[in-house]
Amino acid sequence: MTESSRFTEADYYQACFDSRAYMNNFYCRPEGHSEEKNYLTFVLGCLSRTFSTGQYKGRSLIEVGSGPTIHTVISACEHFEELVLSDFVDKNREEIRKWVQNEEGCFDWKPIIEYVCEMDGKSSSDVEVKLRQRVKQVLKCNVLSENIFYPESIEPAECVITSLCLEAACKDLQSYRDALCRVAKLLRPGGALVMVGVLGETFYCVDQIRFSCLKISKANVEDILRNLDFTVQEFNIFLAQDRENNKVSDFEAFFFLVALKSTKTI
Ligand SMILES: C[S@@+](CC[C@H](N)C(=O)[O-])C[C@H]1O[C@@H](n2cnc3c(N)ncnc32)[C@H](O)[C@@H]1O
Repeated sequence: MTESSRFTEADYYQACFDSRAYMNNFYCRPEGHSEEKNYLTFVLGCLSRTFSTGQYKGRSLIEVGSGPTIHTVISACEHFEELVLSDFVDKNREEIRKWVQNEEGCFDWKPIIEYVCEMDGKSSSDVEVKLRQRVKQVLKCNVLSENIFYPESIEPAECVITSLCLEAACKDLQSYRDALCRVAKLLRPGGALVMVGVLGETFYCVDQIRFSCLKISKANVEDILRNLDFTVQEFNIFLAQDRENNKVSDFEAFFFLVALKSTKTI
């Protein structure tokens, strides 16, 4: 069997991804997983700085591959009237729906929301209410399909976010390129792509279950975005610390980028 045929793809996620364990492991506190040493504070800080400029705003924001999480849209939510979240896995979308409807037993995002609101200088209770009101849809998506949201189709948005999804979903660079091209099509000309990803990672674990990751480099991502006619506004890197003691994943670095789609794109 080749390496790529063992890559854990969408059906494996549907069968084996434990949404609760994922949130408990990685999103219980603002520092994130203890073995990933402050990755989450890096990402939340980047999101806060990006959206607090007020530069990125509009009618709608789409997130592709949200998992069961909402942390990426906390700082963004006041700048967009409508948020559309999405994921391939039914249980992930169900967790988001439960949180949006404030159902008993939903995951507690308060520690993360409070941390972000402290940075943003906002009231966490107001932001929580706004966030719940503005998540209008939680759609099934598959970044490996030509139409990501089939059978739904949605209007292009002013902002698209994707976090840690493409390298988890795509077994090789060509499929990553194709998926990023589909994500780019969800943006209006001039819209902003906000991406969180990992560099040099081949796996990560949720409890004892191991998931594959496509090993990519900064140059790979920059090259694909250039070919898609994006202008990278910022590309921030968070290098792995204490990598040899990390049993949860083998990432070399996390990245956070903002890139603008060309206004000339049809
Ligand atoms: C590492 S999690 C990232 C979740 C979340 N965005 C975050 O930042 O924590 C990877 C996500 O990719 C989703 N995924 C895997 N294959 C996919 C596919 N083909 N299309 C859409 N999502 C997929 C999984 O269901 C999972 O929620």
